[in-house]
Amino acid sequence: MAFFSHQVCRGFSSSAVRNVVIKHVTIIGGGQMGAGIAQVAASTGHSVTLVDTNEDILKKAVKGIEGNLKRVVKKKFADKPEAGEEFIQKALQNVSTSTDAGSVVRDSDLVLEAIVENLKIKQDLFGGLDKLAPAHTIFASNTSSLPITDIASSTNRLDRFGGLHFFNPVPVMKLVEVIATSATSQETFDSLLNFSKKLGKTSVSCKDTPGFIVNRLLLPYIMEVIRMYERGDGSKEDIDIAMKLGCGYPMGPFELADYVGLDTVKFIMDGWSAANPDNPVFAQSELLTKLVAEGKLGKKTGEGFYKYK
Ligand SMILES: CCCCCCCCCCCCC[C@H](O)CC(=O)SCCNC(=O)CCNC(=O)[C@H](O)C(C)(C)COP(=O)(O)OP(=O)(O)OC[C@H]1O[C@@H](n2cnc3c(N)ncnc32)[C@H](O)[C@@H]1OP(=O)(O)O
Ligand SMILES: NC(=O)c1ccc[n+]([C@@H]2O[C@H](COP(=O)([O-])OP(=O)(O)OC[C@H]3O[C@@H](n4cnc5c(N)ncnc54)[C@H](O)[C@@H]3O)[C@@H](O)[C@H]2O)c1
Repeated sequence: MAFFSHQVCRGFSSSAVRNVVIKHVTIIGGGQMGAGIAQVAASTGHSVTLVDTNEDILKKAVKGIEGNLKRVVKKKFADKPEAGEEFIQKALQNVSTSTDAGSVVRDSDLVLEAIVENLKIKQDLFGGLDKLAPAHTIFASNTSSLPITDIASSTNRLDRFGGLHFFNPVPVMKLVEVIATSATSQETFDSLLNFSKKLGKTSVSCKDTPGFIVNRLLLPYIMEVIRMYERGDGSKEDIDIAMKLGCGYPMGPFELADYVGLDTVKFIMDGWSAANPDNPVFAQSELLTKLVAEGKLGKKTGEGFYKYK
């Protein structure tokens, strides 16, 4: 079935396609992306439950959300401080946290995961929640690179499963890639599009192909960056400067890698290497492997390609 992001569904009258109105969202994974998605969903009137494995991570996530809301308010309510404070408090009141996903999905219209980029862990998570979430609940993944079809395969709600691929940092980046598998129902797809719109995002429609749209184009670029650096054709500083000034990118590739997280970058690249074993462009990078093995994951650990402390 072809999916049309902004056209009337082919073969459906609007009355026939009943969208699930997404009001309560459970977001699993309170890291960079999950916390950012929670911030945007909460500040656009959705009730959000943010789930992670322990309370310390959740406390840090909520503190980060509050800090980033202050950055938003500094611009949005520059001359109305009281209104700004009210905006922050209302958004924070929309956020609750839990370390037990199973106990909170009962009230969810959407369960969105932003956990570690590992297929089996994502499958196990959704496989368990499939038995606990209501029949109408939509499941979605924020994965950068894994097939949504494969993630969904551990559930019995293939028609109510899609992808919502946000970009980092979520409060700033306008784009969301909305991904339909061959089994995603039109109703589910439309609900995900409507949810993205209510978040204030601009969505594009994607098929469940490797890297969807952006990463399909970004990864080969990234892999060439690594080869160039390993050949000694340029320093990481000069490569970053060149791409910022030469292509107008806000960040150079090494800055971006440190920003995204080298663990996530490695998970993604290892997946591409495994899927393209004969393509030298996607061969694993010894440099990236070494940095991750040393725990140098970029901004989130204080050192990656660059030092941040
Ligand atoms: C191994 C070597 C090879 C390289 C590998 C490269 C990695 C890529 C691999 C693929 C990974 C895929 C990951 C994922 O699937 C897809 C993605 O998400 S790709 C990443 C997309 N994002 C980007 O490209 C980000 C580019 N950078 C920027 O847009 C900006 O640099 C920035 C991050 C917005 C920061 O802007 P700056 O001007 O530099 O700094 P400021 O701090 O002043 O921020 C500007 C402006 O934005 C507001 N702001 C910033 N962050 C937040 C936040 N988290 N919440 C709220 N507001 C925020 C800030 O207040 C500023 O506002 P202003 O006051 O200036 O109006
Ligand atoms: N970092 C980016 O720029 C970016 C952008 C778009 C999409 N993504 C994707 O989003 C996902 C998360 O990326 P991130 O950068 O936020 O990672 P992160 O490491 O910052 O956060 C992941 C969080 O998930 C938690 N977690 C792991 N397993 C869990 C489980 N079973 N149950 C509950 N919580 C669990 C971890 O404790 C951690 O807090 C990945 O799939 C990644 O590919 C990342």
